[in-house]
Amino acid sequence: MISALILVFVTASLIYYLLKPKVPHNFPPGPPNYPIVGGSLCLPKGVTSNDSFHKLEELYGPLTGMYLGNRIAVIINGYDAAKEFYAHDEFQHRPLVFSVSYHWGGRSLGVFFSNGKLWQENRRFALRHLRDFGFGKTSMEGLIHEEAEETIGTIMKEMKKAKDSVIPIQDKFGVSVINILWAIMGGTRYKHDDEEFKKMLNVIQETFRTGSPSGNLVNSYPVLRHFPYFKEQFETLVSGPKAIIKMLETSIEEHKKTRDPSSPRDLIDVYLQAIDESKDGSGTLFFKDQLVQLCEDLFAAGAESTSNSIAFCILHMIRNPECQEKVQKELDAVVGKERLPSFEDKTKLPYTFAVISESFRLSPVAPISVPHMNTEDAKLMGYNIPKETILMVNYPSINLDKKYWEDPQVFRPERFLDESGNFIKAKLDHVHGFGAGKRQCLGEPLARISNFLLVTAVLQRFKFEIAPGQSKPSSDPVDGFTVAPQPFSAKVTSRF
Ligand code: HEM
Repeated sequence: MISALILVFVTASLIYYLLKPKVPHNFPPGPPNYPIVGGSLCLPKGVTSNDSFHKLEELYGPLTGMYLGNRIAVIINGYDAAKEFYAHDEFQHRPLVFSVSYHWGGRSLGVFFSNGKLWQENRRFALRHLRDFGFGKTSMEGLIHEEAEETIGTIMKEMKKAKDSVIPIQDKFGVSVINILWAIMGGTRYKHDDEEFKKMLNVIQETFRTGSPSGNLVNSYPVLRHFPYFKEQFETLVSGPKAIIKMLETSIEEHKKTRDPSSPRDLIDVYLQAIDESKDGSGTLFFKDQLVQLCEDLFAAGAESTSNSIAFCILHMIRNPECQEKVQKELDAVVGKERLPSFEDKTKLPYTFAVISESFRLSPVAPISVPHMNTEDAKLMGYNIPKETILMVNYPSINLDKKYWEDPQVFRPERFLDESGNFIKAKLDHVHGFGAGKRQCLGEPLARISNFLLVTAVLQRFKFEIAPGQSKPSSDPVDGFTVAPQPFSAKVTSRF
C-alpha cells in the first residue's frame, strides 16, 4: 500500500514538473515551490494573520512570485506596487475559476469572474441601473434606517431572553444588509427571524470560509473533486452559490409574470427588458443565465462582506471601551437621542468616522483582492510577468505598512485626525480593501453607507462590553475567501 502511494506521488510530481508553466528570467522572488501544491504551503495559512501576510513584503519586496498549485502567481505588496498594478489595464482580467464556472458548464458569467465585453457591458449596466434605483445614495437612508430599527429590535428581544444580557453579536447584521441590497435588486424583504433565510446565509458563509483567495487545490486540479476530502470541500464550495441560484431563478420567474415593461420596479425588471431588446441581436451580452450570475455575485458579495465589516467594528469597540465611549459622546452631542444618525452627519462625526476607518484598516474583510490575470506578457515594478499569471493585491501590506503607519497593529483612531480633531481624508489613500481601477468593488458606495449607518445606529443605542467571566474577544479573523470575526458575544446594555 505504502509503495503504491509513493509511486502515485512520484508519478504525479513528475507530471507536475513536466507540465507546469515555466517562469521567465527576472521573475519576482518568492517562497520555494513544492510538487503539486507549489508555494502555497509557504504562505501564512490562508489569510488568518494579517500581520504574517504583511510580512511577505519584508521577505520578498514589492512582488512575491510563486506557483499556486499549477499556476504562476504574483502577490502585490505595498502601496507603490499596488498603484502601478491598478494603472495597467493588462492586469485587469480574471482567471477561470473551476468551482465558479462549474454552475454554467465552464462559462465565466456575472461580473466578478467574467471578462471582455460581457463583463464591461454588464458592469456598466448594473452600475447605471443600481444608481437609478438609489444604490449607495443618501436616498436609500430611509430603507437603511428601517433595517437599523429592525436590528435594534432583534438585539432588544435577545437581550431580554438572555442571561445577564449577554448575546452573540456577529450574526446580527446579515439580514439587514441583504434586505438593503435585495430591495434594489428585486427581492422581497426577509424577516430577521426567518429561519429558512438564516439557513441560507449560513450556507453562504460556509462557502466563503471554505474558499481561499490563494486558490483551493481542487480549482487547480478539478479531478480531485472525485476523491475523499476534496469531494467534501468542493461540495461546500459550490453549495452556497447553488442555493442562491435556486432562489434567484424563482424570483426571476415571478418577475417575468408580474412585470410591467413601462414601469420597471428593480434591477431584475430592467435586465429582463434588456434581454427582450437584445433578442434581435446576438443575445450574447444580456441573457438569463448572465442575469442569474450577476445577481448571485451581488447577493453573495453583499451577504458576507458588509455584515462582517460591521461586526468587526463592534468587536473593536468591545476591545477598546474608551474609544466606544468617545464615539457615544460624539453621537450624543451631534445627533442626540431623538433620531437615528444620518449620512449627512458624517462630517460632524470625525471621531466616529475615524473609528470606522481604523477598524477597516486593521480588519479588512477581504484582505487580499479577488484574483486578477494578465492575458499578455507584461512588466510590473521592473519584473517580468508571463501571460496568464494570477495576480492578487495584499491589502494588509498597505494597511499595516510601518513606513506610513506608526505602531500599525495598535487600534488608534486618532491617527486619522489632525490637531484640531478634523478627519484627514488623505490618510484613506493608505487604507485598502475595496480594490481600485477597473475592477474596483462595484458595491463600495452601498457598503460604506450601510456600514456607517448601521454601526452608528447600534452604538447610539447600546453599550457593548466584554461578557462577565469572558476574556477580550480576539480580533484575529477566521479564514476563507473573505474573512470573518471569530464568533463573539457581548454584554449589551440599552443606553436609553
Ligand atoms: C465591506 C464590504 C465590501 C468589501 C470589503 C468588498 C471588497 C471587494 C474587493 C476587494 C473586490 C475585488 C477588487 C479587485 O479585484 O481588485 C470586490 C469586487 C466586487 N465587489 Fe465588493 N466588497 C464589499 C461589498 C460589496 C457589496 C455590498 C457588493 C454588491 C452590491 C459588492 C460587489 C462587488 C462586485 C460585483 C465586485 C467585482 C467587480 C468586478 O470584478 O468588476 N461588494 N469587492
